[in-house]
Amino acid sequence: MIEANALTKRYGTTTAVDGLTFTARSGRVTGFLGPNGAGKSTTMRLVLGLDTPDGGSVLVDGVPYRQLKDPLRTVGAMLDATWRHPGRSGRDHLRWLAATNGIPAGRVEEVLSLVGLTSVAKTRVLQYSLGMQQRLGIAAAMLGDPRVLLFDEPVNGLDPEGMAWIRQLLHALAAEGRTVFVSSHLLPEMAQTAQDLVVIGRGRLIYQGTMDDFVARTSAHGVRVRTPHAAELRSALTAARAEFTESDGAFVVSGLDSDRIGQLAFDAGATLHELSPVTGSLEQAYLDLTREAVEFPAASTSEAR
Ligand SMILES: Nc1ncnc2c1ncn2[C@@H]1O[C@H](COP(=O)(O)OP(=O)(O)OP(=O)(O)O)[C@@H](O)[C@H]1O
Repeated sequence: MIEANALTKRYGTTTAVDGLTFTARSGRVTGFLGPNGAGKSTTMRLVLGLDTPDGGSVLVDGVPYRQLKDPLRTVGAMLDATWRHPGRSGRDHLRWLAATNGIPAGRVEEVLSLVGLTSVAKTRVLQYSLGMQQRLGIAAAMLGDPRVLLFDEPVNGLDPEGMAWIRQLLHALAAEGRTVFVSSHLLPEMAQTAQDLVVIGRGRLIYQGTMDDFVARTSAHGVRVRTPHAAELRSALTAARAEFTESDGAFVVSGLDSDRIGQLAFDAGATLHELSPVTGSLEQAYLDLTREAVEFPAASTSEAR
């Protein structure tokens, strides 16, 4: 479990993380979302003791990172997949990490196999594709068999197979009871990966809860209905005090479920050609919520960044 409590970090006049309180639970994949500059990387560095907070605290399985007796066995992280010594082979890189952290060399072979790099373990990292580098980063994070894992943008630059592999791995790690905390800008991917969400803007918490509840907040919810008997359906919906909009010959009804709408239409003699739930997307819910919190709105993006 990761527990941040009123966590605050300032750089000069910028408050990168501003009184942030959230929990990432064990046994769950928690997505960490926010616009550019929202403070995600800073938060991850604070969790890992790579930066010192100006206020508040963050605990990993109940203990501040710097007080962990055996940090690599408690928390593993992949913050930047491309920093590794490019002249070393993947295996040598992991052996060096294991040796400097008191982890038996045999564990290196286990994590190489876990991430599917055994056959290229002797190849120099310089020759690894981005996807192989991401796998090596995950292998390094898994060396100490930690209960808590942090991944900053693990699917960046990966092809669909690579993304699917990471998604399945993160699910499997959470199913083993681990805490998996992961940031990504790719919302459709996040929608398939995370069960819980922490959303921040300008360093502050704007949402914490389940993915399902977050997506349910979006205005784009309802039931889409098409009928050749629009007048009958319109009066039935109005009589039932349903809220609805009409466009392109279809109704989108909110506040009533499909069963109830089907029954109303039947009773009113309106034949239905379509009755389908319209579910919101993570992208829509996210855009609705973060519109206010975007540090640099799209119109000024090019000069600002
Ligand atoms: N070492 C630093 N010195 C000064 N300012 C910093 C430093 N690190 C981060 N910041 C500032 O803190 C704010 C939060 O940055 P951070 O990198 O944590 O955001 P982020 O959500 O990870 O952004 P992105 O999605 O673009 O990676 C930004 O305004 C950034 O410019």
